[in-house]
Amino acid sequence: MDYLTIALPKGKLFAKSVELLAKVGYAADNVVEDSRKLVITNEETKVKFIIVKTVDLPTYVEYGAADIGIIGKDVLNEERKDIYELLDMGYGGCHLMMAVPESKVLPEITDYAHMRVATKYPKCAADFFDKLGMQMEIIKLNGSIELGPIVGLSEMIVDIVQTGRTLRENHLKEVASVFPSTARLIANKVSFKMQYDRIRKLVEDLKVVLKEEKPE
Ligand SMILES: Nc1ncnc2c1ncn2[C@@H]1O[C@H](COP(=O)(O)OP(=O)(O)OP(=O)(O)O)[C@@H](O)[C@H]1O
Ligand SMILES: O=P(O)(O)OC[C@H]1O[C@H](OP(=O)(O)OP(=O)(O)O)[C@H](O)[C@@H]1O
Repeated sequence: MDYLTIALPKGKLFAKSVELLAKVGYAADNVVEDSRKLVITNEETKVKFIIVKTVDLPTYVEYGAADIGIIGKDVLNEERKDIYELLDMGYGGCHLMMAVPESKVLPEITDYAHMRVATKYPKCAADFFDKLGMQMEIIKLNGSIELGPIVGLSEMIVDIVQTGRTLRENHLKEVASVFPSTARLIANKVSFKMQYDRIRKLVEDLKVVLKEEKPE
């Protein structure tokens, strides 16, 4: 049997992903997020795990360096790689939204036209404003996006919100939702064909486990 290489993202989706894969027979006991070891092989199950930076994960899968991976829909929407999206895993729920300082809320979204937007998601933000016919200046940042309006770098942000705590603590208010996001199982297109039975079974087993966790 060929090895199945699974890419796992460092960060918020890591722990739950490892837990679920273990439940469907892909135990990754020695897979730890901060390991210096970049490839962890399980000879028994013929699985290799690679642990990668969140935004790079779709690239590994697109090029077949990993056969499958787990990643947020937000990252898929921004990175736009040529991969298959196989399953909505349900966890890692959050949404991409537009927020402005509480003191600067305007009556209509289009009133913000021509302003500066700080974001880690420049393509998604550009699409969102294009659809509204708004021309904006998009400023790409890699983190702490909420700082943008506080220090006068931008008038607004397009960023992920989950509990809303970061927005509240920085006196920002959501004025529009861009899209919701959850973790997705993705596959390399060639790997999906070459390892069809194995990947299909993994998807079906994950569906069962996810359903047991969250009965309708
Ligand atoms: N506050 C949040 N709560 C729940 N899920 C989130 C939250 N923020 C982001 N996510 C989801 O989890 C994924 C991983 O988030 P994480 O913060 O670990 O990645 P990252 O932003 O690339 O990390 P880093 O801050 O190291 O660059 C995101 O792509 C998104 O789908
Ligand atoms: O609504 P909340 O529950 O407060 O979560 C939202 C925060 O989580 C993410 O940041 P992250 O922790 O990834 O840090 P970052 O700013 O470095 O991206 C996101 O960019 C928000 O800042």
